[in-house]
Amino acid sequence: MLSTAKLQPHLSDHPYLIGIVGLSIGLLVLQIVQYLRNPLRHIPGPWLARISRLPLFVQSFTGTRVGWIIEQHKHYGPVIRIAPNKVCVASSEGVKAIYSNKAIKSSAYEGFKYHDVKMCIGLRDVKSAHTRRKGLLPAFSHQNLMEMEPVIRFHLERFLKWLEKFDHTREYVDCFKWFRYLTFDVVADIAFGQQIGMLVQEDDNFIRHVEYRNKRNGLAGPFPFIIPLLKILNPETARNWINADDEIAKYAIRARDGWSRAEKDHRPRVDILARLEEAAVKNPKEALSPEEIIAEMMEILNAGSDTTANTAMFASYELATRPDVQQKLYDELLEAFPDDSEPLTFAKLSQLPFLDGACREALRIHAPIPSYLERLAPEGGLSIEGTFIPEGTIVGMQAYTNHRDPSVYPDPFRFWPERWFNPSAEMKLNFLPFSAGPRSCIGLNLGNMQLRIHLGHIFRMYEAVCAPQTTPEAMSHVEFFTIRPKNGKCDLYFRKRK
Ligand code: HEM
Repeated sequence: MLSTAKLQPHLSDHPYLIGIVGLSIGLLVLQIVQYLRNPLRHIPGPWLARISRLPLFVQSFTGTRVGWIIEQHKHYGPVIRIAPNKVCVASSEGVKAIYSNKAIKSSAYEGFKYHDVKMCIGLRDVKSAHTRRKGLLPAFSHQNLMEMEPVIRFHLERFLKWLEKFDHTREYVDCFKWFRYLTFDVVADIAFGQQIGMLVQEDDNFIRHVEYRNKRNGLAGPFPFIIPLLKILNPETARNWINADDEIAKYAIRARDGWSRAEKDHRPRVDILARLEEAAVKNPKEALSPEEIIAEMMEILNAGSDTTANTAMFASYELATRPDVQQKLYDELLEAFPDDSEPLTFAKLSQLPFLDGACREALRIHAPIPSYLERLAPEGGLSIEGTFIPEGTIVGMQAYTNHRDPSVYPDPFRFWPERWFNPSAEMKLNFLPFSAGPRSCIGLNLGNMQLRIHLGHIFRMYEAVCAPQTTPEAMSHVEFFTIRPKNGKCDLYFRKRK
């Protein structure tokens, strides 16, 4: 006869269950203790984000972080918590306080390296970044930039030939693709004097590696667990992300070998690599090492191309959707360059207020790096908008938010170049497309110069019209550190002016 006692379920028969329940209770208690002891508990934010990084992770992974952060500011105010250990600020007070010369970058920047050699952007502490920037900055001097103008013009001529061809065949131009071809060709030539010829071969292999790398750095920086997870869930993507550096480095290594040969032939060079190599010979103590030069070449290719391309694309899109604004730009260009055989020099283009305003409006409304740039609160902490942010807290701002503050930029969604004719101090302070402070963009002048040369030439010669499929929805942003249009394209028609 069966004993009934044996049929009674007993907890001691399920040690695993006891373990799981115990562990869950332990984790919950730990979470509650952490929550209560968190020095940031006085800073508001969505409850789940205050106890877990999950909401920020989901938003980052789906490219929707920027809009989500804006929504949280609307609910919780100018200083909010977007993760248990991360604070985001939406206030002009934050600009100088957060991006000061005391600010150290957070560990999210660890991934910006090639093998073990950090790129400038990945150097977290102020001192080593300062030394590296000192080595790099001479290559971006005004005189050097002026010598690069013919290089920019050379590739732009190729781009303009394509516009002419598309005009003849009445085809739309996908500006997302073609501006990238243009700026990658320009930046590769400027960076290391090499023609990668995307405008010739229409080859986006290289761009794909840059995209993999951007995604990896944007996501795996703040969420390092993502690569091991991808290796299990999507090994091909994991492989692409991991191999991207080596693929990009091939170009830089080849260029550096090429430089050594060119130097032997005494051929003149105006590119950044040549300047860095010359500095290494003149002043070996302060110069970058060969490995650092390779890492910087990779960084410049990456940081300088996508950003400039997207700004030129969004500027063209805004102008195409606003014929009255485009007409004003054309009138200005026509007055400055009445004879279409006259070269459109940067010296003259840089003096045109409407063109300048159009470039700034594109950078304001469509900042290519719009979101949370992480720093650590310095010794003694920060006090912003009456909220104390303790020392060591990860804190940052979104250019996107400040750029849409109606008290600084009235009618903030309007593409309105004239607003920059006489900008207020507040407008200048809150204009953050290149970030702010000692770690702001090193290529600012080069980016600005390219935008004015590209857009000046294109809009002097062509009238841009939107394709029906290029809707505001299709052009809304997705963000993985840099932005791109939601539909991954921007079809415009360019009609040659008579
Ligand atoms: C429209 C064009 C550009 C925009 C909007 C832009 C934007 C930015 C921003 C927002 C940062 C700060 C990133 C951070 O703190 O995480 C940055 C850094 C940087 N950018 Fe640019 N950039 C542009 C063009 C360029 C160009 C043309 C180059 C070089 C050829 C360049 C090279 C760099 C480098 C090396 C850094 C790192 C500086 C540091 O960490 O100290 N950028 N850029």
